[in-house]
Amino acid sequence: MSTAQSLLQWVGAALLCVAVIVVVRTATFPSYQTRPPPCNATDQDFIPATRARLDRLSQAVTFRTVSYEPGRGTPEELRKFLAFLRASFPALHASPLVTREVVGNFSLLYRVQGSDRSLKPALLAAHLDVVPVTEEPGWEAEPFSGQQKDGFVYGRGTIDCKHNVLGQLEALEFHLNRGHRPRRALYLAYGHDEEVSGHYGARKIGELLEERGVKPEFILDEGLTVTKGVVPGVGKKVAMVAITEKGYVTVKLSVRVKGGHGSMPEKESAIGILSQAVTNLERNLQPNLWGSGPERDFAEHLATEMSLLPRLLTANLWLFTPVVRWVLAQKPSTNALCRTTTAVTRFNAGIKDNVIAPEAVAIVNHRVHPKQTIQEVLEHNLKVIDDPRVKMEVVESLVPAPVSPSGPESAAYMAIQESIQQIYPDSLVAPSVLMGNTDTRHYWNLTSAIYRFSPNVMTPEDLTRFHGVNERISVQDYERVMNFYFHLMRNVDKPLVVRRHEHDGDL
Ligand SMILES: CCCCCCCC/C=C\CCCCCCCC(=O)N[C@@H](Cc1ccccc1)C(=O)O
Ligand SMILES: [Zn+2]
Ligand SMILES: [Zn+2]
Repeated sequence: MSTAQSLLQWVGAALLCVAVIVVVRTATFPSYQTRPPPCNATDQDFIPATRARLDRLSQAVTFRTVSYEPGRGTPEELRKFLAFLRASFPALHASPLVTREVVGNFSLLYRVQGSDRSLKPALLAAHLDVVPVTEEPGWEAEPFSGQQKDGFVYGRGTIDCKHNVLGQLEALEFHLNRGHRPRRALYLAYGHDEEVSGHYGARKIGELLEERGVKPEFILDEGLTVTKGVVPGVGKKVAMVAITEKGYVTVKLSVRVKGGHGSMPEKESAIGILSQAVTNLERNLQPNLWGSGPERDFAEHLATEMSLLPRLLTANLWLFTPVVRWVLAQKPSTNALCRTTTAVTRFNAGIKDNVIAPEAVAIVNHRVHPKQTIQEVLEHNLKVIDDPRVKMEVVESLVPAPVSPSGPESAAYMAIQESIQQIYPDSLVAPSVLMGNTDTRHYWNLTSAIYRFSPNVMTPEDLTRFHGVNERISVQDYERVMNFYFHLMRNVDKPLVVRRHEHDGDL
């Protein structure tokens, strides 16, 4: 046999081995999905989306509690919104078990006393402010009308995140009205400037709780949602519970040149030089790191629920990671899980048609992948810009959040998972990475168990409603939101026990 023939045989044998491993791993990959626990709720334990409850959500939307910049919000609207909340939930506000504090002028901190002091408190968070409405046309209902139409409530805040504020308060009001006396203390923390980093709201709440030595068992804030048709290869609904969030670094790029008359330009303008720098950043993305951080767990939790090809790829990441990286990088929502993203969010230069602009400035907002450092992001930028005329300064930065425990080893995570499955019995639940940031950045010192999840459904078509046009929630989803929080309050109102790690496949 010639050397070429024997080499061919070896290659063939190796390929066969690889194929066998791939098939075996695909067939035997463990299932991480647990069955929903039985829900012993009765009809009386259900919060229906009555006219009054829907109207309260609609009314909440009519308060234009917009945040524009840190320290520049809408104080009058916030004051009115706070008064509205107080008037709308009489049982809660009259209860001797509940204390209410206004923190940082407009943020709210409620504490519901628990009867069992051995149980660490739970903390549910959300925010009172909303992002502004842009000039973009196309709203099917006035954005601050809270209009109810075709089974939806429309307006700013309906999914970000007055639905969580109102849903939590409705659940607590319902609980207290039924004479419930909690065993575990519960905090509700509502910042008033989350949309501009939470420096005056959640930060103050975090400091206050730390000063008081409050150590919650877990914190649940807004975050990812139940998704439908968003995760490649998975037909069922997927509830994405974020166990960490990406960091961020915002950089200012600037170019200075000599100004002058528009009739006698130099070869290159500040605008041209900066445009080239920005183009270089967009053409040379930060490295695709998918699979090296906690986002890998997300895929592995869903592998057994995927259609054949995605399942084969996910069950064999030892071989197919580069393929998965390429596939996920094709869409903005999944690309966000792959790498530190680069968004050029501002570009300013020039003051007059016939004057050479002496300066051009761009702001670039990066969301940092959990496995990259801020220093590495900056080094990459300098390398691809490769032009000493472009100055780069860091405006603001935050390292990726610590990763919270998930799975059966974490009782708090499991209580959230169970509550989700009681409301969405047909859903899969998986730990995920949030691509944006929440007020929880101010709560890192309070507990290591921080989760970010909003209990409404998002389809691919809904993703642009978030901070965009036609923000809305369906009546059915709002009902689920209220009942999710109600179930969670019940599920955590007992000692939380860590369960033995078990996969479905092992049963
Ligand atoms: C596998 C596919 C994954 C796609 C999942 C999509 C599910 C969509 C669900 C929710 C949308 C993302 C929620 C992001 C919440 C972040 C809240 C937010 O916008 N925060 C601001 C805070 C901020 C940060 C820095 C400066 C000012 C404000 C933000 O992150 O920009
Ligand atoms: Zn939000
Ligand atoms: Zn937001």
